[in-house]
Amino acid sequence: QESFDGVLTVEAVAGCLSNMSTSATGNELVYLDLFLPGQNLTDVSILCNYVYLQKLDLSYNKITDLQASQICRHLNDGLREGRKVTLMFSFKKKYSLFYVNLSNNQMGAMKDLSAHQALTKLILDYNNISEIKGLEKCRSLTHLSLAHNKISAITGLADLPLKTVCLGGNRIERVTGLENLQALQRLDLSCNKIQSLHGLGVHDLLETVDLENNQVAEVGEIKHLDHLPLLRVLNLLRNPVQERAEYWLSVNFILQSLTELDKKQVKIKEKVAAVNKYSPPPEVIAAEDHLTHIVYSMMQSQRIFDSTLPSPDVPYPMLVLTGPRACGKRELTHKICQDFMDFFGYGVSHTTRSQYPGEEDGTDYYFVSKEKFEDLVRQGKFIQTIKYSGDYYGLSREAIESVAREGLACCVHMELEGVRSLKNTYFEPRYILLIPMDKEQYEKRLMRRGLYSRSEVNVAVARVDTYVKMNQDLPGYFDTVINVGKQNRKKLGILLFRVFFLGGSFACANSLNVYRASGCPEAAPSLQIRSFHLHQALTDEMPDSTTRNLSARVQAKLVVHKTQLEETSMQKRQLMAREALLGKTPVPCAQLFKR
Ligand SMILES: Nc1ncnc2c1ncn2[C@@H]1O[C@H](COP(=O)(O)OP(=O)(O)OP(=O)(O)O)[C@@H](O)[C@H]1O
Repeated sequence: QESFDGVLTVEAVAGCLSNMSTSATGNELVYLDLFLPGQNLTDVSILCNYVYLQKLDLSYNKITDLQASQICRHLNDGLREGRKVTLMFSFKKKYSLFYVNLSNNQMGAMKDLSAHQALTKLILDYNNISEIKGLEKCRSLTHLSLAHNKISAITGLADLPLKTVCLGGNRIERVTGLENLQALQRLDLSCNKIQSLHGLGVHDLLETVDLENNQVAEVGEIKHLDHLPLLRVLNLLRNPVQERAEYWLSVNFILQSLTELDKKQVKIKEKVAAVNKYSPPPEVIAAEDHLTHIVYSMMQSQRIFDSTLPSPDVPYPMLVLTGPRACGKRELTHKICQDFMDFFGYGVSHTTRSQYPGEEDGTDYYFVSKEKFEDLVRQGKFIQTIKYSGDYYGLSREAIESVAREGLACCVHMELEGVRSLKNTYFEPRYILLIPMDKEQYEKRLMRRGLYSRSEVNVAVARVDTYVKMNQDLPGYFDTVINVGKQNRKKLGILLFRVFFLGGSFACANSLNVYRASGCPEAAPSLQIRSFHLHQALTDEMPDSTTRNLSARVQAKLVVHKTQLEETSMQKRQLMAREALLGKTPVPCAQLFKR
């Protein structure tokens, strides 16, 4: 190749043409390619005559004016990576150039490209351009690359149909000027000075964002991207935010559909870990809670539980009243234990919340400090714990065992999270859901108590729906569902007693007689209760709920494994019970059970 003195000549072109083939019309044999990179070219206007050229490499020249490049009509986009190509073609007065690569030249300013309405791909990397302009009428432009120029603000893109924008290696500080690019899919803003991702959240089709080597420092900035439904690839390498603790997990939590972060594939395990860390599903919280208490309790010296066997075949009887706070379950629990004291004992939970006026330590709760509570957890004292409204609540093993020792069924009240955790244990209580379906009344009741802040009231009211949904989604999860309207309260205790002892597999043989003897009237038919065991089809405005406990029991059997200690405890007590039936004297360890 010879030196062209900046002006491209017919002879020079003739010497560099290659790839002979038929023309687009199929009538002639023509050259399709011309490669002239790095020739110090400044004037390439002669190329207007080469109407059949499809590939033209004019990168690494000294072209200063974008308009000097002409139009290539039948261009094949056959450019391989790393190969710099500039393509031109003249089609009378109306240009139909659709691919231009003028990278690595010396252009300082962009000119008006209105005439290039067919232009789809424009590559102007490594020039001296400081302002994006002249593209307004390029209504076909889908790919624009202006990497490594001197651009400090994104302008002049209006509402072009751009799918790919590369502005890496410029001086951009803020992500503005992209708002109207509705078709944007890939955005490269690497090697700029960007601190905030504000302005990126409006591109519904955005799939890839490269922000390597910028100044993003806060994890919170990632939230600007969390509404992008298609975002899959994000590069934040060499940003200060990478130094933040748990950066990887938190970004993966905020952007859960990412498949690649910082040029590394995101693993399924990492996604699960991120969700479990920042927003664990209730089942995970319950499983962790259960695991914690099992592990801590195993670290303590072991003893046989009174609750493991009142009789050889059936589980220890427990009644759990659940529902949103202040729905009346606590009063009802107390009432049941008072009215039927020969059958039920109150399982007193521990709490870290402060004592309300009128509450008694050891009767309503064991009121303890947070430190004491944590200490008890470490001592393996609890069956289950929850954090609710900033305070901890926990039902201790001893709370149940002390009732079991008296030969009574344990009656407790708790929030849904407590139920979830308890379901992981070997206990098989009856779960009664008390639900205030009249939210207005319920809200008034909460307000009347004067104990709760506005936000606590809102949380409590919102939880009514959580309970209703749970009951609908998992039929049988609660054994009985009761709408705690005002009119029901007085009789609920009686009714629950009936449900519990009539329907329970652990029912006393004479419980019905005991109940009748106590003079309790029949439950009013208006009481809104559903119980599989009672087979009562009473009217109820509750959403349909099945109270069949069967599937829940079968499921519970499948998932809950008794610990070795629980198994041993049960076996020993079974043995003792059988021996007692045969009239044998109890073995010494029977002294452990205070009857
Ligand atoms: N061990 C426990 N596990 C789970 N939840 C519990 C436990 N003990 C108590 N709770 C529940 O925590 C919630 C808050 O209890 P707290 O006594 O502070 O509230 P309250 O406003 O007096 O409501 P309530 O009248 O329902 O008891 C209640 O719904 C209560 O049933």
